[in-house]
Amino acid sequence: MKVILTENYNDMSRKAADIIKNLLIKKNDAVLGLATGSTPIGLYKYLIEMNKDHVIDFSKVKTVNLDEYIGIGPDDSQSYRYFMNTNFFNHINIDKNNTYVPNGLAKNLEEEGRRYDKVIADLGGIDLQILGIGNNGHIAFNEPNRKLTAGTHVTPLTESTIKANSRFFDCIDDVPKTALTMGLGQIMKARKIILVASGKSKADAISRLLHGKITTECPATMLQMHNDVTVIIDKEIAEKLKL
Ligand SMILES: O=P(O)(O)OC[C@H]1O[C@](O)(CO)[C@@H](O)[C@@H]1O
Repeated sequence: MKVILTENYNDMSRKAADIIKNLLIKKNDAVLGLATGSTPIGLYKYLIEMNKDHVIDFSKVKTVNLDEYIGIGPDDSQSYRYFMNTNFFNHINIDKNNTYVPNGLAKNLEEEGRRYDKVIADLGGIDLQILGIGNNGHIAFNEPNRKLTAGTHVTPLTESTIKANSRFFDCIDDVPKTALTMGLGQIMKARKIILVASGKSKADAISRLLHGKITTECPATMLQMHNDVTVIIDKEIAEKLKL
């Protein structure tokens, strides 16, 4: 696993954006796997700037998102589709028909998971997957568990994730309790993975990701088995881990 130490959140975001830029310059029709959460917002800002400056072009790019809450629709400001539109897609020259997010309102959610996996396969797989990480080591919404699921599936959220995500809602009771998420099998098939993390609260999860035993109880540790993962962290994490 390659680790890039950065000065701060902006530097982390810039370095991640540069890796994506270099891929898009080589392959302008790449399939990007995208993540929500607060961490990737900075890197999306850099990509928006690069697009405005005509350094990168999204007209042929396709994107697939990792996850979506169940029970809230695309126009709900708490949905991940809404997040992606407002933080990224509305500001770049991408065709929204080429952007995919699981449908959290699907009548048959298991079928939606299978449909989503087929969408990814039909696109030819993911060239580059961006990941954040949860404080408990979750990746997308693959929560610590005795078992993990490979494909896109329905998952209950842990108390710790509900609590962490409640900062985006009026109150904790409004946070959805379930989500549709790509599974670790699907994520591991991405040809390249960039994981971004900033702030002391992520240090333990990053320590386990880099040095811990591989266990479903810390889904991020699965990434140790992937041959092209770049972990980009800020100084706060590096100092806490004495890197
Ligand atoms: O970047 P944040 O907001 O700390 O979120 C971390 C993780 O939590 C999630 O948002 C899900 O809870 C993931 O998608 C993300 O990787």
